[in-house]
Amino acid sequence: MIRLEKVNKYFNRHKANQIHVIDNTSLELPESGIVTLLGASGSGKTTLLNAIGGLDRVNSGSIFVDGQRITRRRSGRIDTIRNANIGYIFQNFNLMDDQTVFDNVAVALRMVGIRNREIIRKRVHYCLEAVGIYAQRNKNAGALSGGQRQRVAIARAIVKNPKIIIADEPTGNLDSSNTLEIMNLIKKLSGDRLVLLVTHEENIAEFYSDRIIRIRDGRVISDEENERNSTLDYQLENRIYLKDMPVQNHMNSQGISVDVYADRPVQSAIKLAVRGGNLFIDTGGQFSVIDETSDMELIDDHYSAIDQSVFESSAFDYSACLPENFRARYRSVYTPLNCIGKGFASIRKFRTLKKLLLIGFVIAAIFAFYAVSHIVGILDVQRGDFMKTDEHYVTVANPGKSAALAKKAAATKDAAYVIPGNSTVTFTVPMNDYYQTASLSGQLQGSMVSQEFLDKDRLYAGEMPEKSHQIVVDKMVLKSFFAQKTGSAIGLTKYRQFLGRRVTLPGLKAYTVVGISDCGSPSIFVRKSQFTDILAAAPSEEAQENYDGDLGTGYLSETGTAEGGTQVRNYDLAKGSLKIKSGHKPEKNYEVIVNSSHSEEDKMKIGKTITPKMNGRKLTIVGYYTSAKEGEDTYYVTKHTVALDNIHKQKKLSVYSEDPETLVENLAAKGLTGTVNFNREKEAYVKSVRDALKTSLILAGIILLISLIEIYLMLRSSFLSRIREVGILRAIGLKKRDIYRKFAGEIIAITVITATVGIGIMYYMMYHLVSFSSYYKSLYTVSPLTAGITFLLILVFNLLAGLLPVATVMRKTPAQILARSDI
Ligand SMILES: Nc1ncnc2c1ncn2[C@@H]1O[C@H](COP(=O)(O)OP(=O)(O)OP(=O)(O)O)[C@@H](O)[C@H]1O
Repeated sequence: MIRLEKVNKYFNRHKANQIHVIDNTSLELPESGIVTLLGASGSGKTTLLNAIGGLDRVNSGSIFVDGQRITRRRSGRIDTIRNANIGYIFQNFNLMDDQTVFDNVAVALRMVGIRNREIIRKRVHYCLEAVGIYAQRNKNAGALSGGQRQRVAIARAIVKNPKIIIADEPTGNLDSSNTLEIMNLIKKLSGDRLVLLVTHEENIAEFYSDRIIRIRDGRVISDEENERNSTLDYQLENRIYLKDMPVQNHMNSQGISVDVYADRPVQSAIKLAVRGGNLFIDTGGQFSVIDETSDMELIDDHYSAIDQSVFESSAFDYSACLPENFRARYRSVYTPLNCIGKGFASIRKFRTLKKLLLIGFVIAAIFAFYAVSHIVGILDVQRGDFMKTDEHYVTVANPGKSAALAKKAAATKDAAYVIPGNSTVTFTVPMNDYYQTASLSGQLQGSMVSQEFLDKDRLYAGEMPEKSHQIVVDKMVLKSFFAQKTGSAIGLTKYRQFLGRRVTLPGLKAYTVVGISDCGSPSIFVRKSQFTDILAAAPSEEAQENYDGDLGTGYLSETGTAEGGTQVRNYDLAKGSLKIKSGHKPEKNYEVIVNSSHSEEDKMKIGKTITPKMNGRKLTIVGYYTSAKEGEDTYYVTKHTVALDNIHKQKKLSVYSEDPETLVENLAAKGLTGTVNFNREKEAYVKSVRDALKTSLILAGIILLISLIEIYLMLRSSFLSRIREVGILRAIGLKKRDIYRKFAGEIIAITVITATVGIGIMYYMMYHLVSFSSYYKSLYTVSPLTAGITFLLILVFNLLAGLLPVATVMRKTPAQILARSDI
């Protein structure tokens, strides 16, 4: 059954404290009976037993169990062989203290592939009954006495009907009466299988063993069949044999009879009193009462040695409840799926303190989600975060504000048209829908684009503009409008609500939004012919900064009132309400007509030049008008004059092109430097957030690291306290992969519970934060995706952090793990 060939094992090999703990040992052990390894403490019995049982490795030699070699093999293979053949009984029981007696035994059946609950129940019950512990089956193993626990351990060893039982000092931690009962049980088992026993109690060995192998300093010094003693001289400390006591006395007084037995004379004055039928005893010192609950027993007889009849009673019926043709083969106790279910179950059993520790995981998840949403938020640059102008624009510097340069740029290949400035225009959105909101207005800011470049396919809602003063606004523009929240006063919060809405510019007829586009740029599509008037009425912010002329001229504030000076406007806009009184309408550049009320002034005669300047040039009066509007004092010039002045107000030009990159090349060929707006704006944005990004990334990274370290430390410390459990499971045959699955299941369960709560809390808070401000929105991404990323991150880390300590322990043999946890 078991064969050893020249087995050697050392501890601390090649070191000063080397121990040759198995010294060239060869043995052949039979199929049945008790074979006892006997030797002094430290002689190497346990080590030899562990080597035979596959719990420890040897340095050389071979060990065969049931014909299969268990040395120099992968641990998984060794586990398979020992699971199928060997049941273990340990000196310190090695039970799972927090599991029931039943579960402690049932696990051994599950490991050899029995899944049928009914069979498991029957078989476990049978074994528990056989070892006399059935009544305690639902108690936790930790709640039992030593003798009871060893019975459970024996039941666990025998329940799978192994061919070999290995018992390492099974009675070492038991009192004498339990020792006998357990040994009798073991003796019973050895009838049809091999029991390999380690003990240092010579009398026990000689009474029960069929063969005794004596060991000294790792070497077999004798190996003999045992002529079994027919009796065991084993005094039981808890029994007092009255007839063997040297002093015996009998007294009878007042109807009370007292028998005194003593193994030596004592000085003791005992008083007995009887009152009202009750007996009172004063011993004047120590005494022990013997009743049905005490361990001590008084036996009214002589001591006689125990004889062999104690274990000649019935043997186990191993076939009871075993499935027919059953062959023990290792099966995983944990499948990838049920390990998670078991993980949840084991969390439920956590003590309150340990459950409280889970709050730490929740907090870690909160921080982790914050960090991830921040990192994703910063790294994920959205077009809306940085785009200020339509993506087709190329900016060309025009420091000289030269109209010739504008012309040159417009004439470049691939250029569609040129507008001065950065193309940004701001319309006013009146909110006079209600009486109460009549004084309110919002601002619609976007990049002005010619309608001829509006692609019908990009129309999100409404229709293509057909008439003058109809415009199409892009969703991105409306999004910014909504972010200002001004529209909410009149419930203007949805894209489509803009259809049909009027927007205004000072001094110009109102525009109607007829369509909403979705072209990924913050564009406002207007007729190209209206560019000049729009730019004059609503110059981009830069115009105000760059204009070095008289701001009063041609510039109108948002409210439409002239800011100092006199308004200069395009004659075409007003010609319907004007009448030329004398002279002629403006026809050439810088020609101007003024109200006829000025006709008498010397400085305002026809042919005189006047300020304000347009495009840096004084204007020449060519006529007088009368106006339908009373008191009107606007100066009217040609549209082209206004256009020139528009150029004069800006140090840059926006050139529209369907292929901006190529346009830049073409401009370069003409000696003009252009930059693609999209690229420039993106770069500027990325640069502006880069500094914030660095600190944020470091901060987020630190937060993430701290939370992950916390998780690691918690998992590690909780694992350290469970090394013993791992040692036990490995020792009774659970394979490494099952240990991993067991812990992975718990870690997944912990992660699911804590990360869901933590991420949920933070998701809720941050969701409200980002919907509160678009600034936070660009910094944090709160989405199911980031939640998912965070969860996966935590899960992966938890698994790594949690399984790392498992892996370090798993490199050791079961015997090494047990030795470590015993310390
Ligand atoms: N993991 C170990 N590392 C180093 N030395 C060890 C280790 N385990 C056991 N030893 C030493 O090896 C020798 C044999 O130990 P072992 O436990 O096999 O003896 P034993 O005969 O079973 O003793 P006992 O009856 O006290 O249990 C002892 O000197 C012990 O100190």
